[in-house]
Amino acid sequence: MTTATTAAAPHYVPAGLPQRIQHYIDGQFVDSIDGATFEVLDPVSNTTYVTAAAGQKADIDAAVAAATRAFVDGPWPRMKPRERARILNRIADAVEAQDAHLAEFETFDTGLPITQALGQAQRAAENFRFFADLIVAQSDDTYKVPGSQVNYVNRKPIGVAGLITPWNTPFMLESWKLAPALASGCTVVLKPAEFTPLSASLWAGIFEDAGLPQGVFNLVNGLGEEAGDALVKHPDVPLISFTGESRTGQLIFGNAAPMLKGLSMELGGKSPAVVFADADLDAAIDSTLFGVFSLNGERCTAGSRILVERPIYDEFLEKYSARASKIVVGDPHDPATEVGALVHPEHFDKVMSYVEIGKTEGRLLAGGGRPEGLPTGNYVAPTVFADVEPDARIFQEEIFGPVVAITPFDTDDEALELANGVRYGLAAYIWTNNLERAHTFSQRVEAGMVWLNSHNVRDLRTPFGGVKASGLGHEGGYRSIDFYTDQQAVHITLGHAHTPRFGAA
Ligand SMILES: NC(=O)c1ccc[n+]([C@@H]2O[C@H](COP(=O)([O-])OP(=O)(O)OC[C@H]3O[C@@H](n4cnc5c(N)ncnc54)[C@H](O)[C@@H]3O)[C@@H](O)[C@H]2O)c1
Ligand SMILES: O=C/C=C/C=C(\O)C(=O)O
Repeated sequence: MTTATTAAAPHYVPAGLPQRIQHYIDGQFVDSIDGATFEVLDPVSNTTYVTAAAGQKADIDAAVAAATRAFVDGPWPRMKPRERARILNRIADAVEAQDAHLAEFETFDTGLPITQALGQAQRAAENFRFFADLIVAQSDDTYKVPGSQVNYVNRKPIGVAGLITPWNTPFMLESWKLAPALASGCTVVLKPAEFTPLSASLWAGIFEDAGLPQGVFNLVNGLGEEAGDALVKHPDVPLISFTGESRTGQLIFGNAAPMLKGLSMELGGKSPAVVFADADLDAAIDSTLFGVFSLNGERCTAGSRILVERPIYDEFLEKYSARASKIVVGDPHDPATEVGALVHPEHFDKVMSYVEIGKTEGRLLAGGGRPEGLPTGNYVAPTVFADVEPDARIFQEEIFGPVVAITPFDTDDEALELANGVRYGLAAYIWTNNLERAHTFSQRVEAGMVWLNSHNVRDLRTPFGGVKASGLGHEGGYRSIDFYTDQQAVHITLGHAHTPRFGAA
């Protein structure tokens, strides 16, 4: 195998790792009430580096009780937006000030390359700053019927928000829920992913220092089927924001249904990148490589299927696979690394099983296994399969690793049929210099988000979310605030009400 790798370095362990990871409930770090724990591995040595408290129903009950008290009695929901914004900006400052430390912890826990983890930490700060600005600028609807009525919207935080997050870029995705929930005046219980609890353990200190009142933020670690399940089923948690697999989303949807909870679901993807023959080929290659191999391919919006128009298919394959073979795989802490270690041996096994399936379904052009020369760790060489048929499992199923399926097409209609021919609908990337084609295709493609001649960059005011099995509802900008608040309509009649006078005859 010809994959480029970094020199095998001694296993790097960051300074200041906690002795154990606890919950944070009502302003205190605590263990599980029954003492339950689980072991956390680092993805390079695959050995246990810390023991974490495994939250059970009783721990969730305690966290929800604290969050409820902070909501009912506390100042947080009643503060002026500008006062809340001041605290959110202090949180952003603190995240920025320790971005290198955060990235180091995140890289150690997730296996993400350090340069990319640093970008994600900075984006977490940005999320807090963005929602601080948004609530200060927020204006709500007012309707005037001249001489008769004024109606206005009274926006109210809903209550205790349950936030359940995945392991792929944990700190950033936690911030993507924490920032708008807190900005809205909700109090929260966060249940981070069990593979990666390390960076979440830093939130409590950041929030305390920024002056967030006690009980507003609560953290319960633990397994999805235990802590996550108890949070979803808790009667005093009226809304759940979930990011994770579509299958888990379905389960949570069912469990939350009897209580008619508010749900926001950011789920899986199998997003197409469609490259037309008239595209800027070099730019398309840069973007489609980044699209599936950044964040180790563990990215919800990964462009994991590339559809290429026939006249440029061979040239695309040649250039793409040559570049993919040169991607540097190795020690996540090495700044030269482009693809690090996958999060966990279970996930590594899953991705490797798809690599083996791919060998029977497509033509292997790059990668195809674990690169040589790296002692331990969940490394997978960037893997490229060509000539993949639309009924192949590697075309249809989310792999969530550095594996891409490439398929040729002849017409716009065929490209559209291929793009839409999966159960997911998160993102689509379109490469063409034909304006009409770009917009027509965007209208018809089944995706919550479309990028035209661009990789995955966006303004935080835009809606973020998927269609079909990729999600329910949208977060991002004021849509996040809408999710965490009720919009109560207040109707005022000016002058005499002139109510029909029942019983007056
Ligand atoms: N659309 C998006 O914005 C987005 C972003 C990132 C990741 N993802 C998706 O997340 C997935 C990878 O993350 P993952 O493997 O951590 O997902 P997952 O569904 O296994 O777990 C996500 C979270 O849900 C919890 N959980 C599991 N079972 C639960 C249950 N029964 N009740 C309540 N909580 C439960 C887990 O403990 C974890 O905290 C991929 O499918 C990826 O596409 C989507
Ligand atoms: O797994 C990836 C989730 C990514 C989220 C964003 O890229 C975003 O909020 O811009």
